[in-house]
This record gives sequence, C-alpha cells and structure tokens, in this order.
Amino acid sequence: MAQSRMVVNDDYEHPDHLEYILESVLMPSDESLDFNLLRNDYNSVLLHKCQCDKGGCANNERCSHGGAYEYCPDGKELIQRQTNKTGNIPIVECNSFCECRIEFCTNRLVQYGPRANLEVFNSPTYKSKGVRTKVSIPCGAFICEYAGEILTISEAKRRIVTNKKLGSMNYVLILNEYTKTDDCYEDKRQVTIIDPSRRGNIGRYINHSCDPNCHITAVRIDCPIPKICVFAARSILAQEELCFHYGGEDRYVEDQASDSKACLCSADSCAGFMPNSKII
Ligand SMILES: C[S@@+](CC[C@H](N)C(=O)[O-])C[C@H]1O[C@@H](n2cnc3c(N)ncnc32)[C@H](O)[C@@H]1O
Repeated sequence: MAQSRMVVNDDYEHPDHLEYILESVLMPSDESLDFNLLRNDYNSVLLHKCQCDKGGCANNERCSHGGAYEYCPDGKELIQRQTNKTGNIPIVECNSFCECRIEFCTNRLVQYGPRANLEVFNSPTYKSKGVRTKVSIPCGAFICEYAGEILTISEAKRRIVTNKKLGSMNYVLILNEYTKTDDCYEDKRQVTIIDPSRRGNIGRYINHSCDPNCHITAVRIDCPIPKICVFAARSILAQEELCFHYGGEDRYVEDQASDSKACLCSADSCAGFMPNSKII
C-alpha cells in the first residue's frame, strides 16, 4: 500500500509492475553533496502559516498563501484561479501550521489527491499508454501530481543518457521556475526534476502535446520542493486524452530545445519533435 506524508485519496490501479506512490519521493542516496542538499530541502518544512478566519483563504490580500483557487461557475469544485491561465504562477497551499479552519479553507486542493474518473488506456495517437477522462472536466480543475523520484541534476543527466542509449521511454520531467516581471522571464529560481520511471503515480502516463489541454504548475504545500501538478488548461470533454507541454515554462523563455524524437501529437501547431527542457 502506497504511503504519503499527507491524507491523499488515490486508489488508482497501477497497470505496470512499478511501485505506485501517492506523491513524489526522494531518489535513493548516492552519497553526493548534491543529494545531501536535496535531502535537506526534502526534509525541511515551510513554516510560514496563515492566520485566517472563516473564508479568509479565498482572498490573497487577507491570506498569506491564499487566492490560488476559486469555485468554478457551477460552484461544484475548486479550480485554479483564472488569472493563472497559463499555470505560470506558483501556488502555495495552506498546511498543518496554518490557523485557518480546514473545513472552511479554499486554499487546499492538490493535498487531497488526484481527481476521480481518470483512466490509463492504449492511446492510438501516441501508440503507447496515455491518460483519458471518463467525464468532462472544467477549465482550471486539478488533474493529478506528476509524481516520481525527485532527482539531483547529476542523476537526471545520467538517467537521460541511459534512456537514450537503451532507446527507452524518457519519463524525466524538468521544471525550471523563473522570476517574472511584466511578462518578462528573468533569473531562474529553482529547478525540480522528477522521474516516475521506477516509482510513480497515474501522472506518469500523461503524454506531451504541442497544443495541450492541460498545463503544469508548481505547487508547494509543506515542503520547499514543489509538486509538479497538472491542471486543465481548458474545458475537457469526456473520453478526451489528457496532455501537457513537456517544455513547461521553458517554451516561453528561450528557443525551445528539441529532442531527436519525433512528436506524435498531430496538433496543427506541432513542432515536429518532442521538447526537451534544459537542465541549466
Ligand atoms: C511520461 S511518458 C508518457 C506515457 C507513455 N506513453 C507510456 O506508455 O508510458 C513519456 C514518453 O511517452 C512517449 N510520448 C509522450 N508524448 C509523446 C509525443 N508527443 N510524441 C511521441 N512520443 C510521446 C515518449 O516515448 C516519452 O518518452
């Protein structure tokens, strides 16, 4: 049974014989200095807490973390606030240190686990496994974490080279976060590298598209290392395959680095090749 540091509702079956995890976990130790730094981050907690009363966390002027989510027009579920349409604004959810009352707090979503009614299927578009939804999904809704092993930069480089040599599928996802002012990306602030090839959740089956219906956003709950989270970038119909752009924010920052692997997304705007985020 998969274990989590939080109360996560995730009872998806794992179709492969891999270890199913409920949230990202630290890679095995390689005794390096980089690993020790990563472990320190992984084991540390964000102490900053909010002191909200009922409803306060809906408002980013009142709540020190709040305002990331709002109710969708039918009021049925919390979605990513529509000012964050590209998913580029990182989210900090309320956590166990916060003084808000959990039953009133509207700044907790990812911590409850992936949405229901997703399924892994054999995708005819990608000629491999993919994830689709059995029911429609509103724009901004949380899909799931892209959970896997959190890697050091040197271990990620090593695994990417090995995958290429073996011709294996590459599951390593690199999220570069940037400081941003007036629509201009500036210094890189943090790199997070996740590999669900050995240990992962349902997110590991989501394919890349050059015109995706989902995007990724960095979400922190109680750890300074963000979770890479998949949200709906538009309304999605039942039976649609879910895809996001593997280049993340990098595609806006510089000429997108591309892989030698042909992209099968079949979008009109397809770049022809799979994107390849740089490990800077
Ligand atoms: C995170 S996995 C996605 C799930 C994968 N299809 C599977 O069966 O497990 C990433 C791998 O899926 C394949 N893939 C994903 N998106 C693709 C695309 N747009 N074009 C070609 N292959 C893609 C590539 O082999 C890539 O290394």
